[in-house]
Amino acid sequence: ASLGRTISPQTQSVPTTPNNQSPNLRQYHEVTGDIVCPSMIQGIDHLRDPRLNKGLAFTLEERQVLGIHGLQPARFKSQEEQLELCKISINRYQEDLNKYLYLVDLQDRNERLFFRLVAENVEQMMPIVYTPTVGLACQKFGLIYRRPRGLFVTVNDRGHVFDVLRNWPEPDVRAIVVTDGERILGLGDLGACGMGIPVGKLALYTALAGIKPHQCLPILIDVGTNNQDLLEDPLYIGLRQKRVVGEEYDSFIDEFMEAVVKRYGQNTLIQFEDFGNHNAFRFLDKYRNHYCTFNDDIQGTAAVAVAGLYVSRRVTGKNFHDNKILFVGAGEAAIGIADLCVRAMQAEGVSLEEARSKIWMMDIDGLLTTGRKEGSLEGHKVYYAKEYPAMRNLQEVIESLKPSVLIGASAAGGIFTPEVLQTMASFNDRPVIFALSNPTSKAECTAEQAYKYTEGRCIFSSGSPFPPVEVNGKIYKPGQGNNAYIFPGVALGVIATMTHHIPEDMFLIAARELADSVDESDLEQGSLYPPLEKVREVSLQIAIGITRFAYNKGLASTYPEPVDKRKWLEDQLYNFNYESSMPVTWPWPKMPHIKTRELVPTQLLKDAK
Ligand SMILES: NC(=O)C1=CN([C@@H]2O[C@H](COP(=O)(O)OP(=O)(O)OC[C@H]3O[C@@H](n4cnc5c(N)ncnc54)[C@H](OP(=O)(O)O)[C@@H]3O)[C@@H](O)[C@H]2O)C=CC1
Ligand SMILES: CC(=O)C(=O)O
Ligand SMILES: [Mg+2]
Repeated sequence: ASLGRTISPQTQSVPTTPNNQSPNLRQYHEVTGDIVCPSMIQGIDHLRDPRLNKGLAFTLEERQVLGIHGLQPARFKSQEEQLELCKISINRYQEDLNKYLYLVDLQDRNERLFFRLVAENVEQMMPIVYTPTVGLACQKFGLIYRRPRGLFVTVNDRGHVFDVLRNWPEPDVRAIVVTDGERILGLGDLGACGMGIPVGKLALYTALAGIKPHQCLPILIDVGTNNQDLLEDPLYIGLRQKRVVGEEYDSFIDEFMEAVVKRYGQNTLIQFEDFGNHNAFRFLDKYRNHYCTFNDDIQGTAAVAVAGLYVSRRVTGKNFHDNKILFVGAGEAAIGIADLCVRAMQAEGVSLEEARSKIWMMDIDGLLTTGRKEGSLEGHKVYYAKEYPAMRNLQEVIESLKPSVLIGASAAGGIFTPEVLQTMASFNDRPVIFALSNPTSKAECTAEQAYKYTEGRCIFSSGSPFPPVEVNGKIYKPGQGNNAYIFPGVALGVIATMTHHIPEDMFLIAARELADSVDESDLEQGSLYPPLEKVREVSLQIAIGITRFAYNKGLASTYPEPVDKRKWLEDQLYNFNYESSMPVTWPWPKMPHIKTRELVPTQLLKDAK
């Protein structure tokens, strides 16, 4: 009976329902009442389970014991050979959406291979599983939807959200990324088609921070959509109704939060993603001290942008508070960044008022000024409104204010015109220009435009990736100012320490860790961020910083405090490499009620090799 109990937590949660077991194993289960070792899921079911499937990498012995000999061709492959094949396969597709579908299929077929492919080829794979292609996948979700990944909780489940969560087969979920699909990247309300975002974000939890896939749960809260095109689209897969709002919506989200805690515990991390602006800030304020939660668009984005600004100081020589920062956009991302910039300036010894005075903002109606009509400065916008003449035009604002830093988080694609960029370069030696909006079509400018119209002098980053650019014979490799540098590492630290709450300071710590990871060679190439190939190390470094903070502040609830925090975290990471599929004890202990399959004559097997 020790067989089942010696399995690792990693695989423990694989379904062991009688249907998944051969008759012999079912018998064994009935007799002993023990959990059946997942490697004992035999025959074709073993190949069909993406957690267990290794394709042609099963050894001869494994094929025999599992009863899959003959179900596959004779060839044996290493995981490395399989990775090469994956790369060849993906490169054969011309269209990004087809590459996305190939990766979805791979994840459904062979989980470890999928995650190793993404983890070891972040620069090539991240633009497919994440922005920009994930945006396209969400837009086409009704067309490409094949099999479920993640949980859809609809407003019709009111009163039964816990029961829906109980249908999720994994008992050990530690992290949820949830959206209601109202503001998917800069693409607006995509309703239930927004599911691609939690799925993509959680793929990065595993690929970039080694969080185990079975501990991750993507959730789409379907309260309808106000997107008329989707409501009329016969392919739409969500509730065909206008969004539920007000008290009904709020109490439904309350029920969801309570159900998560009831099902998975108080320290289940809940990452809010791509909610509409009017809900994002409210929920963050409402839940941040009562749940283990953060809003990635507000706080994760803030940390990545502030890290970029820390690094830019190494080029401009300016303190944080020596800058005049102009935001185009005054929403989740912009306000989140502004608030964290204020903290960073305060850390330099500047007062709150002075710090806020350095930050200027524009929304869709122009510059935020105190003279605006009542009610138009909702939320944190009011802190950044200035006594200044009203202005609507970006070019006019830049000429008047002469900012040293220009940050776009508006989803207004192309708003940084050549004239805007040239003007920034006319009074700054090294203008700092961030075009953070996603996906690529919504970027305020391209990397090529930024470098070209500032004669290569700008310090640039963008939310979605751009290829290297050549200006006057010099190659610039722009960094990607995306919260993907932040949320996986923060999540790893929070999950490992089982922290109950996530204080704002954790994002400042994450920003500093990220900034510290940038080398001079990155900067020389024009990048404010480390290359994506280093992002796994960065995530680990951020997690170490979060862990240290959690223990210092008494927030951690895993004891004893680990002395060597790096090793402690590393020991918990997902293993991308295949593990043995042989039973824990081999040869089998003498158990009369279990019959192993008859072994195929060795000669046949040798021939196969
Ligand atoms: N790089 C990254 O890691 C991240 C990037 N983003 C991107 O940032 C963008 C905005 O996201 P988010 O802040 O959450 O969205 P919000 O809807 O919260 O905010 C958008 C803001 O842009 C303003 N705006 C819209 N059009 C214009 C315009 N033409 N001129 C000036 N301001 C304008 C809006 O004005 P008003 O307030 O008047 O409506 C609003 O303040 C998206 O494209 C998103 O993908 C978001 C998170 C992370
Ligand atoms: C990156 C991200 O979170 C966004 O664009 O919404
Ligand atoms: Mg987002």
